[in-house]
Amino acid sequence: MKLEVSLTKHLGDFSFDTDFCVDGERIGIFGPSGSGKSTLSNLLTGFLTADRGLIQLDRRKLFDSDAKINLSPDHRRVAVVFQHAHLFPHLNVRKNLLYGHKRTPASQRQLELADVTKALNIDHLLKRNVTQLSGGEKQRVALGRALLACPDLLVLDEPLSALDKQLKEQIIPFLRTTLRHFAIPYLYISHSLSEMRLLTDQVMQFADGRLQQITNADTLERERMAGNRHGYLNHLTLSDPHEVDNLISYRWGANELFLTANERLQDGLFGLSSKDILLCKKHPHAMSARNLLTGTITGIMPHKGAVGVELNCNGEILLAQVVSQAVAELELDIGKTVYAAFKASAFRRLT
Ligand SMILES: Nc1ncnc2c1ncn2[C@@H]1O[C@H](COP(=O)(O)OP(=O)(O)OP(=O)(O)O)[C@@H](O)[C@H]1O
Repeated sequence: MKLEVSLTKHLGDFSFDTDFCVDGERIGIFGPSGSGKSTLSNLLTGFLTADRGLIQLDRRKLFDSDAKINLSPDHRRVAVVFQHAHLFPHLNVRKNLLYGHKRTPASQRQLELADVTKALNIDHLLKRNVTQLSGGEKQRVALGRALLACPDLLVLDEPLSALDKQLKEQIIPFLRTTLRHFAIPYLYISHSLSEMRLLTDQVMQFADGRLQQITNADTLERERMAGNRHGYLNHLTLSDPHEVDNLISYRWGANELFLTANERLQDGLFGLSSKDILLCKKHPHAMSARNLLTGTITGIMPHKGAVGVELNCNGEILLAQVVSQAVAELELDIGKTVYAAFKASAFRRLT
């Protein structure tokens, strides 16, 4: 998807003034409260009309003030999922799901009801009244309804922020696989970098109604490592699990890692905090931590009191975090070899 935006909009004291062109399928919109994220979403969907400018989605002009083009929301083929599901309370789940689908010309309907209900695990809810759904179920129905409209662009405007942590952790893997599966390009608006890291490839960062930079969520999270009490979460794709002495052995590239056995035996993406990694200058011959990797230092990044130390462990990248005194005491430097130790219990399954 190629999205070209050049817009000006004044709303009271706030002015939104942005010019960008992005190419990609999974794009994040990030920025503090009041920076203009929802304004952008509303301008794209057509709920709000810009004072002047242009919105072009692939070859279609959705808005062009010079050419006097301003497609109505119904004709833009941009679907949106909000923080609250906004389902039609008088319709059951099935009718809610099919609402946009029925209004989409048959030639543009690439998805069928069964594909979507299966992917989102909501087929058992079809006859239910939407008032009898949990928060997570409502959001999945809202997403299903948006997907079934087969939009050219899906805008997800903080779709998980009303859900509790446990529900978010259940829904994120669903979202990841479903959105990939249906290959519908999307803009994902959120305050959460951890959601962004799992759901986007590039991120547009906004402040005061202006685009600051186009970057990615991983870079932003590294920059915020020192201020985050959980540190930076390394994402490790682990495979080939099997039980070894009450632990589970996983393959991480060319490395073998051990995780506590309360995990299910399944490949997946796991999180390991930079704060849970202990760096040693010499081989610690006896220790309780079950994981010890040799790493070559590839980066040293001071961030307000904390120092990120990037290691290459047999081709896999790991970011550890130490206090600045440790850099001098351990003589950490680019190219040096260190040992990284971490517990089998330090991992959290992400997908
Ligand atoms: N109709 C309006 N009239 C005047 N000001 C408005 C109007 N709508 C939005 N604003 C202002 O525009 C600014 C941007 O709002 P917007 O909702 O786009 O921010 P946001 O980045 O989505 O914030 P949040 O993360 O809190 O949802 C805010 O300062 C808001 O108060």
